[in-house]
Amino acid sequence: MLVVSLTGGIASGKSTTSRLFSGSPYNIPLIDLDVLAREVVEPNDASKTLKKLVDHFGAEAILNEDGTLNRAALGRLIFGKEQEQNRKVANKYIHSAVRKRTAWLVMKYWLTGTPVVIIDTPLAVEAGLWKFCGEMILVYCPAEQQLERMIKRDSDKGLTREDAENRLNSQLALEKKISYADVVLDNADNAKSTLEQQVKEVVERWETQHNRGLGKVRTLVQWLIPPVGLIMALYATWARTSRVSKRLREEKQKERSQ
Ligand SMILES: CC(C)(COP(=O)(O)OP(=O)(O)OC[C@H]1O[C@@H](n2cnc3c(N)ncnc32)[C@H](O)[C@@H]1O)[C@@H](O)C(=O)NCCC(=O)NCCS
Ligand SMILES: Nc1ncnc2c1ncn2[C@@H]1O[C@H](COP(=O)(O)OP(=O)(O)OP(=O)(O)O)[C@@H](O)[C@H]1O
Repeated sequence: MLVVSLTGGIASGKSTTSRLFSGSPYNIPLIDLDVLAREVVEPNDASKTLKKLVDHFGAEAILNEDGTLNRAALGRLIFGKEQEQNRKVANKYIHSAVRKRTAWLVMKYWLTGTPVVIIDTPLAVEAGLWKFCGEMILVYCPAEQQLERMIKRDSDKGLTREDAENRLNSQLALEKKISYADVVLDNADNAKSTLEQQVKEVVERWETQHNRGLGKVRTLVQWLIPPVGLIMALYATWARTSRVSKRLREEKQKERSQ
């Protein structure tokens, strides 16, 4: 099974892109980590993540009157350069619960013989998920466009330009994520067809590489003989990490020589 992480930055177009992959005609299964991050903070969730957050930040600071998480309040506490410590705490509790849920879902798709699954996550690089997937796709647009699109989308929910800048500054800049990616989808163009065409090309390549001829045999062997699948996954992880480290080293050298 090919596990793809689809990443980008806030409002760079991840959801728009993942809808293209998961909708007709491709219908590729999708695991959306923003959605899982919402599920794990529900009051009755077995992971008890909300309780851990309340123990740290205080009920008055982050809960609504009905005991649910006040997302805007937690957002104000964790987004922004000065809020790094708070963000680390929230990430620690929420990400560990999200990681477990993701692993179960990947396992479920693997058991049912799914050829490709996409994990939509804003923080694949920051949280290290890039190492454990077979391929990473980055949805890119310039930072100013991220800000504009975020404000246009969320200003009616009370998001100010300052809030938007704080959210943007809580993530690694998209330029810095390019070296980690196998594919960069350019989402600067406002025409939907430009993104659609790029998605089509990626899916066609997957079809050729993983669903035909030798690729199909490899996929079947990995599925039918789990130890072989595990060895191949470990090798792929090693190969990706080496490839990315090499790119990062080359970039550093280039920066130094400039
Ligand atoms: C702080 C919270 C409650 C704010 O909720 P809100 O509904 O306003 O935003 P939402 O969850 O829809 O997130 C919108 C976007 O913010 C960005 N974002 C969210 N959390 C983080 C974070 N910890 N660091 C950097 N960017 C983040 C992402 O690009 C995300 O797509 C929420 O974002 C949250 O629980 N964040 C911590 C968990 C997390 O890291 N989620 C990301 C996927 S695991
Ligand atoms: N190519 C595009 N042209 C114009 N608007 C776009 C384009 N791509 C995305 N948008 C709009 O920009 C906004 C952000 O896109 P989207 O929600 O897909 O981003 P995201 O990366 O999933 O954001 P978040 O990290 O906040 O979940 C949406 O309102 C979307 O409709």
